[in-house]
Amino acid sequence: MTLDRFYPIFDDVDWLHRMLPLGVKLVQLRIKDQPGQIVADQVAQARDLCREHGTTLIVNDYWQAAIDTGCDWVHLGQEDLDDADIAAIRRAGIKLGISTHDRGELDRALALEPDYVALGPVYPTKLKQMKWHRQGLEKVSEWKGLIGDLPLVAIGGMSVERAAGAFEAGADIVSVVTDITWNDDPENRVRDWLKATR
Ligand SMILES: Cc1ncc(COP(=O)(O)OP(=O)(O)O)c(N)n1
Ligand SMILES: Cc1ncsc1CCOP(=O)(O)O
Ligand SMILES: [Mg+2]
Repeated sequence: MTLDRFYPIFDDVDWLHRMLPLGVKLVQLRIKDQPGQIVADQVAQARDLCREHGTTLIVNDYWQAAIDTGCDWVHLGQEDLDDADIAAIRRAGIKLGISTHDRGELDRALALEPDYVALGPVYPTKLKQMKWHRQGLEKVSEWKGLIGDLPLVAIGGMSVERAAGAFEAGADIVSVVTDITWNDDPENRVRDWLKATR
C-alpha cells in the first residue's frame, strides 16, 4: 500500500465532489462541530465517492463512524487517542495515522504501530491555535530518521511552493488545508498541487 504524496484535507463532502474528479487520490474528511447524524451521512457519502474515484479516504476523529461505515483509514490526534478504542479500530481492519508534535508523542504513537505518522505544524498554520508555532524542516528530517520506512506526513502552513522542501527534508506525504480552501480558485490550486507532487 503506497499513499499518494498529496494529502488535502476538507471539512465537508461537498469539497470532495469538487476535488476528486481533478485527480486527488488521498483525502481526509475533517468534520468539526456537527451533530452525529450529519457526521455519519457525510462519512458514508465520502466513502462512496472515494470508492468511485479510486481515492483513499481518511476519516479524522470519528473512528466509530469509520468503523460503522466500513471505511479503511482514520486519523487521530493525541487527545483523540485518550478516548479511542484502538483495539476496536484494529479489529475492524482500519489503518491508523497519528499526529505528533514532540518526542513523547512520537513514542506514544509508535507504540500503537501506526500506518503513518504526521508531524506539524511544519510552518505556522492559520487554521487553528496550536501549542507549537513552527516545527521547521529540520524536525521533518529528524522525524524521518526516527521512523524509518513508516510514511511521514508533513502538515501545517504547507503550500505548493513549500512542498518540494518538505519532501527533500524527508516527508513522504504533504498534507494541506487553507492553501487550497482559502484560495480564490481552489480547483486551480489543486491542479497546481497535483503537478507539483506527481
Ligand atoms: C494529516 C493530519 N495531521 C494532523 C492532524 C491533526 O489532528 P489532531 O491533532 O487530532 O487535530 P484535529 O485535526 O482533529 O483538529 C490531522 N487532522 N491530519
Ligand atoms: C490540523 C493541523 N494539524 C497540524 S497543523 C494543522 C493545520 C493544517 O492546516 P494548514 O494547511 O491550513 O496550515
Ligand atoms: Mg483530532
